[in-house]
Amino acid sequence: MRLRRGGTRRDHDHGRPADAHPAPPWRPAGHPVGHPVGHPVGHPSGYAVELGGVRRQYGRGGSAVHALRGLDLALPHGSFTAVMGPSGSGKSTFLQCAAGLDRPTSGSVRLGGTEITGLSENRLTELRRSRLGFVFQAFNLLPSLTVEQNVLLPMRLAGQRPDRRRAADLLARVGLDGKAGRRPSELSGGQQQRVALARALVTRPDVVFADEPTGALDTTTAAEVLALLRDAVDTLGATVVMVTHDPVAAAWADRVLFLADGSIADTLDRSAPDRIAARMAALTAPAAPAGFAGAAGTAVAR
Ligand SMILES: Nc1ncnc2c1ncn2[C@@H]1O[C@H](COP(=O)(O)OP(=O)(O)OP(=O)(O)O)[C@@H](O)[C@H]1O
Repeated sequence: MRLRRGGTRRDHDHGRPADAHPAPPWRPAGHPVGHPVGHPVGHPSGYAVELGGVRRQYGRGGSAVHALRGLDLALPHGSFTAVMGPSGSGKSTFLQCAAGLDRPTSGSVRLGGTEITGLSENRLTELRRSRLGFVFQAFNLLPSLTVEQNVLLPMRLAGQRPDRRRAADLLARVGLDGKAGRRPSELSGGQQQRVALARALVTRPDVVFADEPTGALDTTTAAEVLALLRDAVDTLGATVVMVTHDPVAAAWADRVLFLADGSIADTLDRSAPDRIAARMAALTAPAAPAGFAGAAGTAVAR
């Protein structure tokens, strides 16, 4: 794929009509190229996610696996970050440590300014329910609940009063007006993932963590879900961290972090899928070019 500088995206870039979805961020509508990464929207200052020297080791001694080798990064409120890397590079471990689902062996994780590494399990659970949103590849909706009940579930779990109007607003935003009373089984995969997205946003979380959110979707449906994630960042000020294997998905993000062997090997800002794919290929190649991995020991998006 080639981009025309300052021009419009070509219709066939994603094999779909040009007007079918908003433009992905490597040629953002209304944003000049080089727009500051993760420029905060509706947030005074600070970072949504901060990792300092995060290490995660499995096992001990000679057989120890160093899944994360001292990650330093800071992601601003209102930013969309994709995390890529070869199999075993530490993406899942990163997501789990950053989302308080796993505890680092050492280092610091701050979410919305709160240091979470020392929190009790109960406090962590509370924080995850009230201040984080999750979107998974398998949608993970509760089949016995209606669409509206699924969307409101995080509010109930967090002990908040279920806000039906907020649920209705979010369902309309993700294009599911009129589907509030349906069961997940009555919806397509793409529609179920839209419900999951509305559910992830309902508590106005500090961060939405998405783990391969389009892995189970066809290309067109995946683009629709990614456009909605993008829109949540741009218009609601949401902060999204998304693990993906797909360069096309990663191209919707403001920044791509590439993990290799538990470290940040590289970063790319607002890039087209072919450029992202080329970086991935270089990471998985037997011998990366000299100097390639030295680009980003610390990823701080300011
Ligand atoms: N519970 C565990 N016990 C031991 N080693 C583990 C455990 N979980 C992960 N690892 C190891 O840690 C490293 C990073 O794993 P991780 O699952 O984070 O990678 P990944 O990039 O998400 O991989 P994939 O793309 O295949 O899902 C790998 O070497 C993996 O084998």
